[in-house]
Amino acid sequence: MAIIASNFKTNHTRKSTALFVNEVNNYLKSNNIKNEVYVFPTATSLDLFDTVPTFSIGVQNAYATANGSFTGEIGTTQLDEFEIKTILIGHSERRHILGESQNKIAKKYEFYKELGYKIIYCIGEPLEVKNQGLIKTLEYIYEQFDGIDTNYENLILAYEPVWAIGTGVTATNEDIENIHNSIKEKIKKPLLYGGSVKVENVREICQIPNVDGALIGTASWKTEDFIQILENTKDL
Ligand SMILES: O=C[C@H](O)COP(=O)(O)O
Repeated sequence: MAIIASNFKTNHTRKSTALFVNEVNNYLKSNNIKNEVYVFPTATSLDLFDTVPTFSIGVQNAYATANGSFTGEIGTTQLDEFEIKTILIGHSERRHILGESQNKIAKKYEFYKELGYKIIYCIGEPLEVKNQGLIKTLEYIYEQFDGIDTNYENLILAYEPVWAIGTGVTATNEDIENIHNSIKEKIKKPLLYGGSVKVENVREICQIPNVDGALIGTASWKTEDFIQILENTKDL
């Protein structure tokens, strides 16, 4: 069974998110799809969504707090309102564009772990590291586990090479297999691949050994494409 996750990033409105959720829900229910499905809308589009949940809605980010004076952030008081119990942590855009340090990421991880959240924890190397070869790449990736309890029961990992994210350049099957094999040897947790996964290649990628599913940005934002992705992976 493939794990398929859609990260909306800074896309969709409240209204279009509700339509997306509704259509995906209808598709999953009427086709009896067993995939484990996650959708990460923007924080402004969170809702209880008046549908029987056949999949999980999570947040792309939240602060390690229940509430308080943290301008621009949300905490568990806001997440509880929408019964959110799933969070993405360590995404490369938060690391590299928004400047989240490993230390801050580890603190956030610990906070949400203590609360029992399902955590999709992202790791991945930039191009200059990839160009230094597999050993250096793995060293870089393992540093992203500093302060992270990889034995946590509600942990899903996502390997997302930074150079493949939003670029249209998917990692080769060989690259994916090498990295996934190495990570899996050390950490026995579900491991997704992310980085320019498309409708056309999602099935092939999910069939690579030690790939348990995909974390998808761009190719998942149109409802019909996301449904096609689910359709293409439903029997894996
Ligand atoms: O969270 C998703 C990843 O960053 C992949 O994004 P992408 O599918 O647009 O390359």
